[in-house]
Amino acid sequence: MNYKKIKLNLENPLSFWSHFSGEERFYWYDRQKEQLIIGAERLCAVKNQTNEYPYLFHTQSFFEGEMRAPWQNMGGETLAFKHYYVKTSHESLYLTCTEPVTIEPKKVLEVTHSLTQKEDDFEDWARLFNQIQESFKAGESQKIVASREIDFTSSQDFCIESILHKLSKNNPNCFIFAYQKGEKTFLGASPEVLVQKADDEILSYALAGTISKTEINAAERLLNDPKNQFEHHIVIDKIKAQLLKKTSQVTVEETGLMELKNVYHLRTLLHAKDHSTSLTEWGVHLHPTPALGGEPSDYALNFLRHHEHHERGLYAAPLGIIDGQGNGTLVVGIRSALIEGKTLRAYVGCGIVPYSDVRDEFNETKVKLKTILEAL
Ligand SMILES: C=C(O[C@H]1C=CC=C(C(=O)O)[C@@H]1O)C(=O)O
Repeated sequence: MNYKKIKLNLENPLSFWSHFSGEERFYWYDRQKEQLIIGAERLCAVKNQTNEYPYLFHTQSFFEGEMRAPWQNMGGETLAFKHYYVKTSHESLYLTCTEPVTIEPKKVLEVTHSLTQKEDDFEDWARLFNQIQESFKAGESQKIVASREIDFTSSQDFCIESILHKLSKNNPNCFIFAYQKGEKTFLGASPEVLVQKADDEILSYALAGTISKTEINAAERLLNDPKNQFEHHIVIDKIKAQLLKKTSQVTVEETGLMELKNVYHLRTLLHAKDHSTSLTEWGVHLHPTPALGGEPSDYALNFLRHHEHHERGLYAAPLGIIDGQGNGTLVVGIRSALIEGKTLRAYVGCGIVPYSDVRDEFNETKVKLKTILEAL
């Protein structure tokens, strides 16, 4: 496919997003690589990896199979687009395989939404938490990642441009993403790389174990906390085992801290060498790590399907960008929300292990929820 390359400098890159209002589109900002990519107007869904398109935007649902409401027809595809805007530290380009359009510069929008939260869900959380503890007592699992869906309404339609702008500003260590199809937009600021591929270099994050930065000596306490270390090591061990199924060249770095706006996480980087597995195949192979599902994985998935009342959809599932060489990054869609008009459903979860406390874990989800709330 032939894409024209046109130099385009936009002071506010979201002008490109705004131009394609109502169209299927995605937004991807990788601060580490200083790379912003916006794609608009679906060209096609791509089944097999190909170097025909400059970028592909990929989403995979959390569970295999059809998604229930409110997620029907939302994602689970690898997509090529007609128009792309690509901005890095050295270039700013408009790529298109059809007639170029004129992008009108728009001002940065900062809207403060007036919000109502639907209801307090602590009772539901406690019920789920107790069911998880029963599964531990029965010896059926070691860890399950429970999640909440929290509904908000706004007095006016949610302004996606403003939310993306604030997400980028507030979360320098995260990947900012959005995918809009029809009336729905899924967006968020994820700190967690499921898999990154640069030729034969494969990278995955074990990210699990959390403390609020408001706690005294938070960083030190997290590093030395047995409960958090336990839930973190389950994730390292599983990712390592999955990497070793594909390649014998795997290295595990020392565990350190990842600092975000409101929390610290325990993070361990895992590296592998491989050139025979594509990025999307890695996504399927590694998902869900016990940072999002649980251990054993099949038990946790089955448990979550039956006991969590909401559909996870794209929450906590692989999503990201693949370039023309098959390289790219898949993160997991956490610290995220699904927006439709005046309705916003935010998703947050946390790993539950035998020593977890029901209230502490609920509070942890509240701190994680701030990523979305502070962008509204
Ligand atoms: C499942 C989520 O976070 C995961 C990622 C980092 C730390 C986590 C934890 O400490 O529980 C979770 O495993 C979420 O934010 O919804």
